[in-house]
Amino acid sequence: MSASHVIDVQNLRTHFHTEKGRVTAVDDVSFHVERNEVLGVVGESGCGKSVTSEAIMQLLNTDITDFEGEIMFDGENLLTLDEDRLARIRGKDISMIFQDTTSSLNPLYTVGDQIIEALQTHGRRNRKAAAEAALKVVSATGIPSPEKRLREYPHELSGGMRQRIMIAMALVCEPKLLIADEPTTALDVTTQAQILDLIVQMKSDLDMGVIFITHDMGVVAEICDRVAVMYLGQVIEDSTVESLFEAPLHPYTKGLMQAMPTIESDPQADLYTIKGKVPSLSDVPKGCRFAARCPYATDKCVSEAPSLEVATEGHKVRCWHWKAIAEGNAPAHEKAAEMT
Ligand SMILES: Nc1ncnc2c1ncn2[C@@H]1O[C@H](COP(=O)(O)OP(=O)(O)OP(=O)(O)O)[C@@H](O)[C@H]1O
Repeated sequence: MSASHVIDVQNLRTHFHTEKGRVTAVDDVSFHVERNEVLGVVGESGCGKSVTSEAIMQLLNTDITDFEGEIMFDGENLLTLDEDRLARIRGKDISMIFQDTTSSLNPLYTVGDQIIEALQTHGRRNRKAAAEAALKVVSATGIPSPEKRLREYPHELSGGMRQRIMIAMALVCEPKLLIADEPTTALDVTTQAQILDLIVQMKSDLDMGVIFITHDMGVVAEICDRVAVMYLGQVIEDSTVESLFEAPLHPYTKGLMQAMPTIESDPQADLYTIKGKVPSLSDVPKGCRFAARCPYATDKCVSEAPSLEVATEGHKVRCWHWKAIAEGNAPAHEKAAEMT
């Protein structure tokens, strides 16, 4: 693990034991996050974004889940730590924010009391010092009248303010890693832009790594440095944002990009959608997992699973035909025309 890596996930597999047998929701996922870097994790619903973050936080029920691989954080493999050690890391060294603030904010306590409690749980600060730190972090979120907000209850705040308070709570212990799971999905565009700016600002102020989970390529373009695109439990493309937006290599990523509305889009026109459905986890195809929906798929794609290979420096892709597609020599296919 390089010294600049905040976290290194290596060959992570997450298996759930269900009534229908064992399902592998995350299958051989590797990535790392550096300090002062936002890694976007994107993909359709069910591709394993949240299970990956829950595995990092060790929030999954271990009676029905088992893991393979390593999640190295601060020299320790999070998959092997006991609950006491994990409880000390969660909320202090690794924090998480969600779309829904209700799971993070208790309606019965004032905002100030909750932030002070988060600090006191993880440190030995006395109440006065904790109150000062709470005011400092809430002020840093740019919320108007921070002293007043600290005396208020969550229901007295707007959705955007609650989101800022949740971020303040997540950051008050100055974590090394923040996991943000679709934190802006429910917000209007102006508030969304402010919250994204706040996360980027805090990332550099705290020299923190951020894993930003989203299905929105627009958000990726705005705040991420690198991006891991997931499909059915696997990373299928991993790249810097510049390289990904300049030349996406995987047909699935190309489809996600085409599904993004742009300023030039005709508002009356239907947006592009990727045809077909994601296969079920209980019936994972033996070849490429995207083959059934891919406009370029050949027999090889159906029978043999590609691995994640380095295409160019800093850009990896899991596709047999990425090169031919990039050079315009992809297998001629009726469906391919739909993606050009
Ligand atoms: N406890 C569980 N038992 C069995 N399967 C599970 C369990 N938790 C999650 N899964 C499955 O794991 C897969 C990945 O789920 P996950 O929540 O990570 O997807 P996601 O990419 O975060 O989707 P979304 O964008 O909708 O949140 C899904 O197929 C889901 O049904």
